[in-house]
Amino acid sequence: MPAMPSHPAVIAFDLDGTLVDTAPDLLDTLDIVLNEAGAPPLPREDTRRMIGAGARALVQRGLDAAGIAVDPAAFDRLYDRFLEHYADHIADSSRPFPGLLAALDALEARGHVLAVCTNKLEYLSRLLLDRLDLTSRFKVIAGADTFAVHKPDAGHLIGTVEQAGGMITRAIMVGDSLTDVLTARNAGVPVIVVPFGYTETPAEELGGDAFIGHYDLLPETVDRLLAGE
Ligand SMILES: O=C(O)COP(=O)(O)O
Ligand SMILES: [Mg+2]
Repeated sequence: MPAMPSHPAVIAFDLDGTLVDTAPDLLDTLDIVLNEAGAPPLPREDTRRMIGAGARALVQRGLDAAGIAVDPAAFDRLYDRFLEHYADHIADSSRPFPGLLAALDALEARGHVLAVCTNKLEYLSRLLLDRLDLTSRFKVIAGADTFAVHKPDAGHLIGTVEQAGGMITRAIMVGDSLTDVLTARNAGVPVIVVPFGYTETPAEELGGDAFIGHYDLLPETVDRLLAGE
């Protein structure tokens, strides 16, 4: 009898606030754009929580919080300015979270395939991962504009796992926000939540299948979830 086709497990990571602490460069850029729109600087505790639904949403949330209304053409100019400045400063201060590289090594050693499923635009995701020398770690880098839909739509995660050569029934999502938990739920995939990212709701309360305080705990947590425990 022919052997059953075997699919590697796909571990799909969110990017901002999960793989990389991107807040400093994102929020420095937001400050500059809001300043150009005539807004006073907003507290970092507030703007940090605005990350997670993509750059467009970040600019819109910043303007809303500053109480500034702009017409669509002015918004587009501010958004373009955001993208241009952010691309130029994408890895000034952004760094992988502690323990990430060792955890990725351990997952690769188990034969798992690693992927990125982020609401960051794909070209910015690639640029950031290139700058941090992380691109080669991931078989797929799927951004907000890679497919017709994006997180929390299940199709973003399903497309990521398919492109990685895996099956949605043998996949795990790792993320920092409600968007990631909803995406995983919508796709029927277990989700591991990390607490060092950007979220309105405390990470422990997001309702993930597992919660890890440090990347050291990721490999054993993946083992446990893949075993159905
Ligand atoms: O940049 C964002 O706002 C979202 O990015 P994430 O999906 O990687 O968290
Ligand atoms: Mg995130």
